Amino acid sequence: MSDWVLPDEILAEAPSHTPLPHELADLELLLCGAYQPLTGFMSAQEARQVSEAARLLDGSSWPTPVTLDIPTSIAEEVDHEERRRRVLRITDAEGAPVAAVECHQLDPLGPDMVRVGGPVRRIAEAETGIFSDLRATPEEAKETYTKPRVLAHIVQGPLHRPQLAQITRAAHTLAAHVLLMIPTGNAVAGSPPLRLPAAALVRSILAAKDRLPAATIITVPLSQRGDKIRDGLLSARVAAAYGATHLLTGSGALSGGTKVRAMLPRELGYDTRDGQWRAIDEIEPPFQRAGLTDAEVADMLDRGFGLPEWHTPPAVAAELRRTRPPRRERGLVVFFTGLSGSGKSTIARGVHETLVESGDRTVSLFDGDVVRQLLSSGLGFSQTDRSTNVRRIGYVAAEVGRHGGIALACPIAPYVADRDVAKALADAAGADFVLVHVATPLEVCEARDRKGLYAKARAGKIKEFTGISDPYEEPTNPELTIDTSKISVDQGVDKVMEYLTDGGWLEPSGLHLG
Ligand SMILES: Nc1ncnc2c1ncn2[C@@H]1O[C@H](COP(=O)(O)OS(=O)(=O)O)[C@@H](OP(=O)(O)O)[C@H]1O
Ligand SMILES: Nc1ncnc2c1ncn2[C@@H]1O[C@H](COP(=O)(O)OP(=O)(O)O)[C@@H](O)[C@H]1O
Repeated sequence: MSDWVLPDEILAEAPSHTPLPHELADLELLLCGAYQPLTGFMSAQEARQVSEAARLLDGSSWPTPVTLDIPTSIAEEVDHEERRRRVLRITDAEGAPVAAVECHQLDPLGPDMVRVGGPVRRIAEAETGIFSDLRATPEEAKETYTKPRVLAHIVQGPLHRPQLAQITRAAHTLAAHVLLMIPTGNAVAGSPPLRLPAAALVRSILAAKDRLPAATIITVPLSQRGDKIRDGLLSARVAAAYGATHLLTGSGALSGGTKVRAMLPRELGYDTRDGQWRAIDEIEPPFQRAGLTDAEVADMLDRGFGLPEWHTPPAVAAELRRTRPPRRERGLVVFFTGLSGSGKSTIARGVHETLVESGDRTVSLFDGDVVRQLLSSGLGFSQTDRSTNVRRIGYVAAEVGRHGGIALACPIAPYVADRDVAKALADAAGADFVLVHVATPLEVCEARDRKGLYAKARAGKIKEFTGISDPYEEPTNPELTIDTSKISVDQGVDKVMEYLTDGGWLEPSGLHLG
């Protein structure tokens, strides 16, 4: 931690900025000493060197850039003539100040953003947030260790019996205390097909607590940046900062330039003779049963089958059942995207009516006109306004999904990035997301021209009209594609209903397929 002097009046005048969630997560790790020897955000030069050579400017190894980027307008305020006044106040997602950055470096990244490099200092305790009781600084965690050796494990998914047996065996072999670190830097943990909201991951791990040897369980705001090796190396650094001597890791021997010894877990199998989990090569083949894959676990949960006791402790199974209920009870966002006049609203309305008639599920329809009058009133059709519109719809739809309802939304949603945000919001709310591309050709939409808007767009009377003078980014992997020039309205509605029924979100016996 830097010990730079920061007078109150300088802090009071410093401009404020709320970083992105992953930057805030990095900040927290910097502040608590989990990223030692780092004491602040990297300059652009250092970040580049780390990206290219995995080395800090002093030559020591470090796996991933730890950076903070701010809008140019704020950087201009920070860029004070007097060096000691180059301070940025960091506020959390709720707007409360948490830290200050002494801005040694301000490197433009382009016209809009500037990379800030310099040491950070805590100015208020971060006490909010879920499971704050499970947060610990390295010093606090170290006080709980009962043995000189500490076996750390970054828990990416629920602990079923094979994972519990692996941890227990490794801890026993080493005579080590166990340190379970639950990464909460991403809103959603794990990778498809089994992704869980971070809080659900924590709950599922706490449900297995009784089955662990002496263990310290903490949350750390580690996030996955997408590069498995570098993510693994960074985890090893953080584990080392928490005093781990060993790291149980599934992703290769990654000690990340630390003294932590990587332990590769042995593959375990279930021995049907005595119901124990042991090294699979120690079990005679007729009595071997492999652990369930994530895909199998996800599929069983989706269908509402209980997870078997030989594989998953009942308390963990119950927690997973709650978090990922069967699809027929789980929230769902059906997002129709396509050109104006392609038939999105017509089909969404048909699906809505069918669902209301069947009474099978609660359903909300976010139809274009209503959305633009209420939720998005005042917004136009610039790229920014369309993004705001689509993200707002995505947000509200995800909230419907959070409470187990079905949301039907049908904006043009011309940009991939906004559709991806809508999906991520649904994901984080524990809801499923089905993208329906209503891929009616432009000529057909234009020929329909119900509102005469295409004619006006062609005549230049409406600017930035999707498909004519504004982009539509085609979805590359929608769950469903419907071309309404080839099928009738009823057939389009049936196609959606069939997809939802086959996928398990609706009861097969409804009125709708008759
Ligand atoms: N410039 C421009 N481009 C596209 N569409 C336009 C434009 N101006 C008005 N309209 C009418 O607004 C409807 C599209 O609004 P959306 O909210 O679905 O659009 S977006 O998702 O925000 O891009 C769409 O209505 P529908 O035909 O019901 O889809 C258009 O008729
Ligand atoms: N097979 C079909 N599916 C959906 N709409 C169709 C079909 N055939 C013709 N149409 C007509 O096309 C128009 C589609 O308009 P709308 O559903 O408002 O499109 P969007 O919401 O995509 O702008 C409606 O007038 C509808 O009656």
